[in-house]
Amino acid sequence: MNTHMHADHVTGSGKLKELLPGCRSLISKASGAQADVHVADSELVEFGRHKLECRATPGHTNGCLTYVCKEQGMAFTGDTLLIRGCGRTDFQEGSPTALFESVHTKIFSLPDEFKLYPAHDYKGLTETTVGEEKKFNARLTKPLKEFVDIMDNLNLPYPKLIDKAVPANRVCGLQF
Ligand SMILES: N[C@@H](CCC(=O)N[C@@H](CSS)C(=O)NCC(=O)O)C(=O)O
Repeated sequence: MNTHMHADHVTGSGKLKELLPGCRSLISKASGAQADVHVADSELVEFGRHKLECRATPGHTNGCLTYVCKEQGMAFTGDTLLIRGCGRTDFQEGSPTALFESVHTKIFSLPDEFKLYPAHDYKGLTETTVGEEKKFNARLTKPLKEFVDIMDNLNLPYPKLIDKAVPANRVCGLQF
C-alpha cells in the first residue's frame, strides 16, 4: 500500500509483486501512478483481520492518502504529517493550503490518543500521536496564513533521486 507517488525513493511494490505471486499493489487514483488497485477518499481496504480507511490528504502531492486503522487507534500519514513537521509542498502539485486543510480535517479530527506513523523522520523518531501534533507541531499549530508563509520559504534542495524516482514510481517502481 503506497501513501503516494514518492519523489525521494523507488517504491518496493514492483519488487514485492515479483517475489510474491498474487501480491497486489495499491495507490490512490489521484496519484496518476499504475497499480493493481486504485482507491479514493473513504474507501476501505480489508486484508486478514485488518481494515484500513483511505483518507485523501492532498497537499504534499495531490494523490496523498492517510490510512486509518480505527480498531487499533492508529494512522499512517505518509509525507502529509511528519513528526513536528509536514511534507514539503513545492513540487508534484504540492499546495500548502491543501495540506493544511487535509491535516486539520482528516488527521486532527481523529481522537487525540490515536498513534501516527509518518513515512519519514529525519531525527530517528518513529511514532507520535494526534494530541502531540495538535500541541507541538511547529508548522501545523500556526494559522493558515503563517503556515503558507513557512511552507513557501523552506528553500529545501530537491530530493537527490527525484528525476529517477518519480518516473519509476509511475510504473510501480519496476523501470528505472
Ligand atoms: N534529503 C532527502 C529529501 C528530503 C526531503 O525533501 N524530504 C521531503 C519528503 S521526501 S519528498 C519533505 O517533505 N521534507 C519536509 C521537510 O521539512 O524536510 C533526499 O534527497 O532524498
